[in-house]
Amino acid sequence: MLKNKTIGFIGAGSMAEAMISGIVSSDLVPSHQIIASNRSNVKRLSELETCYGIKGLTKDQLAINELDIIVLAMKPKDIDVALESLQQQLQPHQLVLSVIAGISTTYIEEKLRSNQPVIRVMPNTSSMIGESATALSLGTYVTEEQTKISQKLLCTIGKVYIIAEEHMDVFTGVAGSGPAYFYYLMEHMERTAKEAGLDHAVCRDAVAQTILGAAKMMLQNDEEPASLRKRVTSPNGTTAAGIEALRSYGGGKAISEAIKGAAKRSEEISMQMLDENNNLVIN
Ligand SMILES: NC(=O)C1=CN([C@@H]2O[C@H](COP(=O)(O)OP(=O)(O)OC[C@H]3O[C@@H](n4cnc5c(N)ncnc54)[C@H](OP(=O)(O)O)[C@@H]3O)[C@@H](O)[C@H]2O)C=CC1
Ligand SMILES: O=C(O)[C@@H]1CCC=N1
Repeated sequence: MLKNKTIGFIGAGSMAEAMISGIVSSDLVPSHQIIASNRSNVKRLSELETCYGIKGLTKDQLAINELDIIVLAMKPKDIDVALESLQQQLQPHQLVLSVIAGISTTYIEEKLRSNQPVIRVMPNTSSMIGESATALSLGTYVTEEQTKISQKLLCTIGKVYIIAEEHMDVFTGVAGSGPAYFYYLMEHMERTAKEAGLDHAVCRDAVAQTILGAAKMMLQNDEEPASLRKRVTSPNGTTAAGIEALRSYGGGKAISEAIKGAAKRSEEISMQMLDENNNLVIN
């Protein structure tokens, strides 16, 4: 299904690299059929070529007509320039996947103006090791076959969920941005243990292993997180003291506000994108 497909990333930054790493490791798409492109950073392209065995091309060298799947992986502010150039080159059968936060399928469809199949994708950087939680929202012109191809491709970077596009902002807040919250938590866990004298290598490993174990407990059981938490919490024990501190410092509220803040930003990106003349206004 994917063996003969050529996949072109327009944008060769962190997210493109994380996806390329996951896809290449899966062996589902031969690496020479993956192309990463950017505007001008040839050093970056040659790093990606060396590391993943893919092809790196600047946007002016990229032949859009040779691609089956086009992945839009630039910042929201750069999308209009990219779409303007794509609009003149795309063929109706070419599938466009956009990983750009806050940009709707409708926005992209309207800019392309040719019933182009477009899928909005929200992966996260754990794609690098095949552990992303990735959501897809299907645009108006996507066929069943194209949905299957996209699912298959994105399964190489982790788990895939098809969701209604109205839920994409909150999904972005939970899972697209989510790894950063856990890194922030881990930074604090590691620092606190180190300050108390625990060996750095032990801290680093134990913090990551503790989060991994908790995540696996949730994935491998139907048990609710609140119930799993209660099983750790002995009456008047150490965990009760820890949770009480988290509560008194507003830990739960902080987490929920982080998700809401990220989701709101995703919404703002979509709303600020256009002025009354349909021009880009975000910077
Ligand atoms: N980072 C993350 O965790 C996640 C990011 N995303 C989304 O992925 C997108 C990319 O993010 P990220 O990888 O972090 O960003 P980066 O800034 O790391 O990369 C952006 C890339 O886009 C390229 N670019 C910009 N305009 C064009 C153009 N017209 N044609 C070709 N290439 C172009 C840049 O090239 P050059 O260097 O030459 O300017 C650069 O390679 C964003 O929209 C973000 O919302 C989604 C999920 C998670
Ligand atoms: O911070 C961002 O805007 C991107 C989208 C989701 C994760 N990173």
